[in-house]
Amino acid sequence: MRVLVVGAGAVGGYFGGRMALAGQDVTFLVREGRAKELAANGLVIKSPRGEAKLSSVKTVLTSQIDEPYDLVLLSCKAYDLDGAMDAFAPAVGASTTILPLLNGMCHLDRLGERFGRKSVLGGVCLIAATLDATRAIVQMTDMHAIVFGELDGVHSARVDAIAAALRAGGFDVDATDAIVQQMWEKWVFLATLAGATCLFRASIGNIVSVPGGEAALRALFDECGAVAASHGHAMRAPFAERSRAMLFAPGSALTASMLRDIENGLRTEGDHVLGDLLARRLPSPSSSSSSSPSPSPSLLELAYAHVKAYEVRHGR
Ligand SMILES: NC(=O)C1=CN([C@@H]2O[C@H](COP(=O)(O)OP(=O)(O)OC[C@H]3O[C@@H](n4cnc5c(N)ncnc54)[C@H](OP(=O)(O)O)[C@@H]3O)[C@@H](O)[C@H]2O)C=CC1
Ligand SMILES: CC(C)(CO)C(=O)C(=O)O
Repeated sequence: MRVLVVGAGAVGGYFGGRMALAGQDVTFLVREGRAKELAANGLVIKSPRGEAKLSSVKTVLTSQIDEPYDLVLLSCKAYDLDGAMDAFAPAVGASTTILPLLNGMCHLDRLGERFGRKSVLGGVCLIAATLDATRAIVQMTDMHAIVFGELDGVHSARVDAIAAALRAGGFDVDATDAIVQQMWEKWVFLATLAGATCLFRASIGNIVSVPGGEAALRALFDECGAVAASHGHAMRAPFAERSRAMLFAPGSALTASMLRDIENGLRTEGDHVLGDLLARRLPSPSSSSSSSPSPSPSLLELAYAHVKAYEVRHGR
């Protein structure tokens, strides 16, 4: 299977790198800067599961794509989606499958509009990874999994073939018939984690240690969960239990990558992770009444406004 990994950042570099190390036919679609870095230093993965270096990685620039690939593994940030779609469009043929690993949900519609809904699978990745100062990929915990499947939940031959190619990489792979539900669940978890750790500028452990901290986390989790439930994707009990255990854990150093982006002065995925969830909130019956006083902003509204104000201040 010819695989084009779009972006050799934390997610694409990790999963694509593991597959390439295992001998899979993997090419990274990169921009000039990353192409030069990879040519000079190779692709380096620093991980609790062992360090790895690929001295020679296959890379391609968009102008060099000359035929379709079987699988496009999409791992750009949400704010780069339009540019990334333009860049990998020449790699999409009649039988190409696109598997996005972005957080959030609205990229599915945008990919479907551009390439046809049938070309697009749903996917989430479970990993905590980043790039360090040397542009090596650093995996911060030993969790490394991809969960994916057909958007209509049907079990297909292409899912089996892709699962086999992914599994060769040695990370956990779950081919599921409920990927849309799983994407919503991860979204609720992440929006809570990102909204709260950004608002408080603190880890989960810090937040639950202060008066009102845990109550705020619980209220935000409930608010995000209510949006998912109103779209028919109420969080299932086992995921809700695991999420609560992580979100309310005393002493936990967990933060969202969005907080790390803010602390590093970078652009965030606030629109995609917080804004889009807010936009999907159904209006409450009382909100149409002009006589009622304007209500206080909800925690999700506050979290989103806060991230947007940061972006305005930093010109992001
Ligand atoms: N990091 C994590 O632990 C997790 C991340 N995610 C999600 O995965 C997605 C990717 O995140 P992450 O890997 O951390 O992000 P990174 O910023 O580390 O990587 C994104 C990569 O995409 C590349 N890219 C963007 N546009 C293009 C383009 N037009 N052509 C080629 N390459 C392009 C960037 O290239 P360049 O170097 O040129 O800028 C960059 O290397 C996000 O949606 C994130 O929320 C999900 C779970 C965990
Ligand atoms: C869920 C989590 C924490 C995994 O790294 C994440 O995706 C993020 O912080 O962006």
